[in-house]
Amino acid sequence: MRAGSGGHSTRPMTASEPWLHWHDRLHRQLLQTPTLLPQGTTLLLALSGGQDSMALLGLLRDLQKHHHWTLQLWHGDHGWHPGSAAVADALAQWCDQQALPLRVSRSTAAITGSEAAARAWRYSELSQTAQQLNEAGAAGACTVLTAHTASDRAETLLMQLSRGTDLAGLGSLRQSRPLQANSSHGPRLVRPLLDFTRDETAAICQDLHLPVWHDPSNSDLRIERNRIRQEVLPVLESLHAGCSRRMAWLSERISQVHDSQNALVDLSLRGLQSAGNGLQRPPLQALAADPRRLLLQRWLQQQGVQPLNARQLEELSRAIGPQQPPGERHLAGGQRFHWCRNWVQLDHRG
Ligand SMILES: Nc1ncnc2c1ncn2[C@@H]1O[C@H](COP(=O)(O)OP(=O)(O)OP(=O)(O)O)[C@@H](O)[C@H]1O
Repeated sequence: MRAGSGGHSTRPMTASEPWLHWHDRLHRQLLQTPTLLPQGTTLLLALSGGQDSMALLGLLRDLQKHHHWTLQLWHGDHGWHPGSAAVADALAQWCDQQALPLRVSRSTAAITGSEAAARAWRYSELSQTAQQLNEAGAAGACTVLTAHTASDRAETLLMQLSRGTDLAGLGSLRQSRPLQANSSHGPRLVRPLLDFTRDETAAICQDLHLPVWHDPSNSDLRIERNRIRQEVLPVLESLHAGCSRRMAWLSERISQVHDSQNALVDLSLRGLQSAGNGLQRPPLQALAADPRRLLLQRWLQQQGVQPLNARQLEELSRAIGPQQPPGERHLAGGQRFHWCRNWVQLDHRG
């Protein structure tokens, strides 16, 4: 779909300020989920200079006054190739001309040598920047934004499927999560563009006349994601047009199923818990193997036990199941997991 189409608008268009259907689409989405990017807060956008984050910047810049956000931008120069400093400089110059506040952090290939190391560095820098903005009295708690799209989500789903994963893995790349995974402290990470495909972010950049800086590492076919993007998805799209978006929706539904499952498991666990830190064993024994394993896995996670692999979990679940004698196992983190006729318990070291 191109600019100008798109049916009824939630806001009238004025001569001085174009209101395209792209604005309308994101605006409507944000009105439907007002807790995602609350009005009056500070948004810290991770801006790579590529088409996805430039498209998100263009839309947020134009929607800013309707949602009363304060927009802050951050760019990480990974130091991966000789031109990366030039990209950072050009981006800084463009932001300056647009009166957009950009901060730049610079790294070297020694620190950000792999994809995973680069992501860890970016998230740590973003976390520190958000903290500095909060300390400097930023409006509302600062939320970090990345421009992941439906296309990224489809690629992630395919990679997870191929490597082997569970429900949590299939539903990954969520719309909102703590920036530092597994920590409820620190800023939230929000991905507002998960409903838009990469073709659409290219069209947004064109329609909003936004510059785009291409990252040469995106064409490096030694990187798994790039091969999925350039070799696998085009074949699937030619067989079943629109499959990337459908895969992204499926991933979203799986994440919702996973959240619902966790909520129901937590409810069941509350019914099984004793005054101490144990679980009643007879109701667990009466369950089929799958739900017993699910309850045990969640309970161990809540108790801070290091994740067990599928085989270890299966073995523990069978050991506390029907017709099995009392016993114990010593777990990797030093805890003792033990069970008698009526209880399953965990002793923490020291
Ligand atoms: N150098 C950078 N500076 C600032 N933000 C960046 C940079 N690189 C990526 N980002 C942010 O991360 C988003 C996703 O980029 P990309 O897909 O390259 O990351 P990734 O490493 O694959 O992350 P993930 O594995 O979480 O998908 C971008 O849209 C942008 O918001």
